[in-house]
Amino acid sequence: MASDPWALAMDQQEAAVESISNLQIKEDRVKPDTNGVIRTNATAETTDEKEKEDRAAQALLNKLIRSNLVDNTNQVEVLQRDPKSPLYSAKSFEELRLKPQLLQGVYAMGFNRPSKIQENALPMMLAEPPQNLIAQSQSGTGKTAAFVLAMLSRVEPAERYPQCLCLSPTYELALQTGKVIEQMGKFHPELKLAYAVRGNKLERGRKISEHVVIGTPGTVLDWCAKLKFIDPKKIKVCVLDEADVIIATQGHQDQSIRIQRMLPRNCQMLLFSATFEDSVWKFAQKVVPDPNIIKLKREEETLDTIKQYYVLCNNRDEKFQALCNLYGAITIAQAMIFCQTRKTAGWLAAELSREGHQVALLSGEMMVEQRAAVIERFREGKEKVLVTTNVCARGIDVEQVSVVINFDLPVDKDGNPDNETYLHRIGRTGRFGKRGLAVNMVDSKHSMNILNRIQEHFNKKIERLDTDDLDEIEKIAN
Ligand SMILES: Nc1ncnc2c1ncn2[C@@H]1O[C@H](COP(=O)(O)OP(=O)(O)OP(=O)(O)O)[C@@H](O)[C@H]1O
Repeated sequence: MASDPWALAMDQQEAAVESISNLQIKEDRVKPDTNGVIRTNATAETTDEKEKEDRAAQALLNKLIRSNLVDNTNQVEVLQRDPKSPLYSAKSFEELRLKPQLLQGVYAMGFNRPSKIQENALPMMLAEPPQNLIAQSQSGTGKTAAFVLAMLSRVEPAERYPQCLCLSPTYELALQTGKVIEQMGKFHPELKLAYAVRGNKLERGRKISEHVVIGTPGTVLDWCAKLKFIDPKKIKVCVLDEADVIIATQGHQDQSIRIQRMLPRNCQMLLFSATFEDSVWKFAQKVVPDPNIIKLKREEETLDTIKQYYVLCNNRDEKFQALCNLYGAITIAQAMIFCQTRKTAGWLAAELSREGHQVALLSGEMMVEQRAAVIERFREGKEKVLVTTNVCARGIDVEQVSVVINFDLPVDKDGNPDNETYLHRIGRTGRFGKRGLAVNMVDSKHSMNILNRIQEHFNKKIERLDTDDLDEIEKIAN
């Protein structure tokens, strides 16, 4: 049961094991593959903490599982450095007068028109003389594509030295951005990219000729200052990507500031972040002088379009039986099932597969890449049920899932209802708001109390469902 001390202890243990195993993995993986590419987490810096692990892992998972632009109906807020200059919003990529090879790259990626954030950010980033920018919008709204276009627009391919720098919080995230650079620069074959990540050892005294360098702050700083592979004075554009994740890693903030100090005064500084808490803002002001600022508020999730039910049970086995009855009565295309502990999740996944379901289990001991692979398979529909713990699934958007089952209700570490998590698991933003079904399993007075508090918090009724009554279950599917 979710509130049992042992269950909470399991969860805490899961969180701890997760961070420990991540640290071990990182140290083991500092070796190049057959192509000389280093498949390691470049943040093998030993100081990594749990929080950063979580944020970096979430950022990566979200990137990997997303196939489309995130729709957002909010208005973009723009604060211009010079409020008198006209605000220009680009409704098409043609208007931006991109190099033809880049425009070809954009269309080859299937982009028809700029996203909301790109509409305003691109004209500012491509303006002459270059302008600095701080931009914040939730993951998936097109920030990466925007700054990659800005960097590639400024590269002079004939000049064989680094002209653009991109700082990323981890090797894995750098690699993802690198892929976008390669895709977008596909019709510019002379354009070259280097990864400044720990373990990517170059001979001393060498100068690199690649036009764009993408890497983690520590290694980029070494390449600029100590090893002098890069001449920072020749950098024209410097991007700080996922700034909120960067500053969650000890040392990265100072390293980024030191890098910025080595760049020419007129180097264009671009900073992107999914969130904009005070610490990010303070950091942004230190590294981005005279900025334009663009913000796009996260689209709020709502419970308005979700049918919410609860099922009364006496124990775990009855909850499982209720779940089977549900599956027996209605067609569930894909469901996500949340458990409080890894132990319950493992047990449930095993029981469900015994019943013949195609089940995927997302578990805390998995490496981030393994978790990404599980989610990707689920997203592609290869498995129909995803069983997971809250620690594992925190921050992951799998919006297309129409049925969510809380096998255990979400509670915080003090055993109180975790309303935010409830909303995030079940709620939908406008675009996916058409249909949704949430079923909560209640197995004690305590969990009934949690459910009641969740109802009160959202002021939304959660109906009781009798899973022994087939007719009643069938009704909820309509
Ligand atoms: N103008 C566009 N039209 C269609 N799709 C786009 C456009 N811009 C970006 N995309 C796609 O939308 C998805 C999200 O874009 P992108 O990765 O640039 O967002 P992001 O804000 O950088 O997200 P994150 O913070 O997770 O990195 C990607 O699959 C990308 O290819």
